[in-house]
Amino acid sequence: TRSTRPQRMLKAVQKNATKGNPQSVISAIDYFCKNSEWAMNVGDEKGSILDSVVTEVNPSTVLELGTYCGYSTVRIARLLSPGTKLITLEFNPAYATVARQIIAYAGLQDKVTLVEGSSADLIPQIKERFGITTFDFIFLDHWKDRYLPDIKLFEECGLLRKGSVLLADNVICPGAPEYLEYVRNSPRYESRYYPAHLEYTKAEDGLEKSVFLG
Ligand SMILES: CCCNc1ncnc2c1ncn2[C@@H]1O[C@H](/C=C/CNC(=O)c2cc(-c3ccc(F)cc3)cc(O)c2O)[C@H](C)[C@H]1O
Ligand SMILES: [Mg+2]
Repeated sequence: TRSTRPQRMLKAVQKNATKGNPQSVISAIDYFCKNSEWAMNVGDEKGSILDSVVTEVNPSTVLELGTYCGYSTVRIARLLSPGTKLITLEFNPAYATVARQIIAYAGLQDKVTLVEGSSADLIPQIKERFGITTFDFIFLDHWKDRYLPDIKLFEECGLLRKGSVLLADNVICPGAPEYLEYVRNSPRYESRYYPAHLEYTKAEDGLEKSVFLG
């Protein structure tokens, strides 16, 4: 049967990137998406903003919602200090399988814990399953209508501390209006919008960075 787009993306990584070199994996995926097939990775422009926020926060505990093919997982994991691991949640097994291979090709498998399942089920289990008290940095890039329920779940589960940084992709395109309204109007968050463009296009999009104030 015909391959899937993520499988073709993995092939492009295996063909064009250098094993153990995260930057070459990132470049191979961006090249594939610009020249062969568009895919919903955060991309190079918004990816650079992601890089700068991760570098600024220098987190010890990291969570990503929506692994997809692992592009942003690789971007984040390559910047983490030695001994730091990130947890990434993906509920589609086919995507998880591709992501594991892309993360491994980049040589970052020891810095990543990919958990298959839904954030709705997994977020309440994180403390006991992974011995995490709170997250320093959370990247939201899963279904856009799930950003708001999941941030509320973080609050309910006590997974945020004063200074926790949440970075959300696609707040303009496809958009996460309820999430934006919440973080921009809640006294418990300090929010800032980073304008950019939808990956690999000229359409407007951007990232919203929200700091939990406790
Ligand atoms: C209910 C379970 C929730 N919990 C969950 N728990 C675990 N994993 C979850 C959960 N919900 C979803 N996932 C996984 O995350 C991934 C989903 C990613 C979703 N991303 C977009 O939809 C998007 C669209 C565009 C776009 C822009 C313009 C266009 F024209 C077309 C497309 C651009 C972008 O940058 C985008 O990130 C993956 C496919 C999916 O299996
Ligand atoms: Mg996205």
